[in-house]
Amino acid sequence: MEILHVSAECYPVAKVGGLGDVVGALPKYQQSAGAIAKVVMPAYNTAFREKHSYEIVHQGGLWLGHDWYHFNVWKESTNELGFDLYQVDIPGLLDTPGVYGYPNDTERFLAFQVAVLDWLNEWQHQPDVIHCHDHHTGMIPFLLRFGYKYSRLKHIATVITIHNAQYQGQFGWDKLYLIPSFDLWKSGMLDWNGAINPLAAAIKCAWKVNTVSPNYMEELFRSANGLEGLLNAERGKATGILNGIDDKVWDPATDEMIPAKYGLKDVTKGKKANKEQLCKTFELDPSLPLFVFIGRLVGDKGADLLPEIIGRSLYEHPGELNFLILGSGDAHTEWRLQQARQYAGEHFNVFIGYNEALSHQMYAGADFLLMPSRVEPCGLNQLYALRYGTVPLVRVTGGLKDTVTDFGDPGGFGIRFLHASTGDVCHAIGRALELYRSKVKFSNIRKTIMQLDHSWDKAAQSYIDLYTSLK
Ligand SMILES: Nc1ncnc2c1ncn2[C@@H]1O[C@H](COP(=O)(O)OP(=O)(O)O[C@H]2O[C@H](CO)[C@@H](O)[C@H](O)[C@H]2O)[C@@H](O)[C@H]1O
Repeated sequence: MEILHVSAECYPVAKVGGLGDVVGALPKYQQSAGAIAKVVMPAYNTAFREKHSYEIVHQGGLWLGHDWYHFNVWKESTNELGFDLYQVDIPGLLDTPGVYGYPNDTERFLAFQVAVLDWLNEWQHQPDVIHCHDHHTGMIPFLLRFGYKYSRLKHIATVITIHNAQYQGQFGWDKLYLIPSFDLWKSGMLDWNGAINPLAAAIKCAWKVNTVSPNYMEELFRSANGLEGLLNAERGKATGILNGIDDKVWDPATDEMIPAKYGLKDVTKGKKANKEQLCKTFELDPSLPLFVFIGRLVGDKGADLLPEIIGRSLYEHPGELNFLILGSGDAHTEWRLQQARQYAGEHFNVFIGYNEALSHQMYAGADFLLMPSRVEPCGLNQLYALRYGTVPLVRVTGGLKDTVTDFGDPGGFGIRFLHASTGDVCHAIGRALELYRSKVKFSNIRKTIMQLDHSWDKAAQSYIDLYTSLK
């Protein structure tokens, strides 16, 4: 069986968040499970592109409304990722330093999808399944079914994975002319609430729809940023498959990005050494428990609560704990966190920006990871934290509910709270401090969580079973 993943991100080529991690890992594990998995993504102007060599496997051109674009499809030559990587190069559209956030994102990702389909249309070879990820690739299931040009690809099964239903990629009907011609009687398949909605179109047209945890799928039937009615209508083809982690990249025993490698036997010593280094860099006291947050500073992640959580916790437990935050996003939250340095300087530091190596060092050096998410389809941070022996404090939502139990319950290992509110998070922090003081219990929990198996093996097989059900 051959699967072609189509995605806007793929680690280590280009990563903004969890989507990149998933698309960088899942194909590798699918290959190990006996399938052939490939990835096609845009050719952004990233460091990866500079450092790798490519061969051109296809050249073409496409109309985007009235504009003509030349494009190339490159194949990475070394196969270093463990699967075939194809990148679509569209000069003037996709050769940006970043992945998202450009005023013409609609045009950029439409052109990407059209280029992928044009290339497949001319390729002798065809995959059995096209696996689309998020709304940036949501037009593909629609165009395969109703685009006039692509009738020869109609038989290829399509799957859409929803990594986050908050983002749907809607644009106005005034941009209809950008879409390659299709059976106009089927326009309704593109529409949701009066706009062209790529995620809704994918949910309607893909052969199967899945999201990244079973609990998030259940939540989406009740609340999906306006798509709940549609998801209920398509319930029969919808399922939840819990993400895994790449346990080769995320392994404290071999991680080249952390100062002190460690395993189960020397976890206490290893984490202490990593914490000391981290605290030295960020001028924090290494003798205190360290709480960290890593992620996009947006409302969905509860990042707006962080300044208040820090202020209140330091007031309630003076001199007892430290916080370190890594992230970027909402400008107001970034500013408030930087301001918080003035009153909490000794016990708090923040790194505004994206830093892959620092994130590894934080998972390794921290005692606790905070995830006060309002929405969390799966969440990978808590899985990385578990692997590095860092106890996660999570709101019981989405995939966090599926992956973290509470140490107060029999066999439990994390800390759960109900609401994305300062009060609930601070109460959870109080419980974490108590746990930290019970040295034996804390050490046992660390060992338990490091041994939990969240590798992709199981999920890779679940996806293969899903594809097989389509035949
Ligand atoms: N400033 C920074 N510097 C360095 N690294 C940073 C960083 N900010 C974030 N990261 C990293 O980005 C990843 C974030 O992954 P998540 O799955 O938690 O969230 P995201 O919301 O992006 O993904 C969406 O898709 C994934 C994948 O399906 C779902 O798990 C998730 O719930 C859903 O919201 C982690 O690897 C994290 O370490």
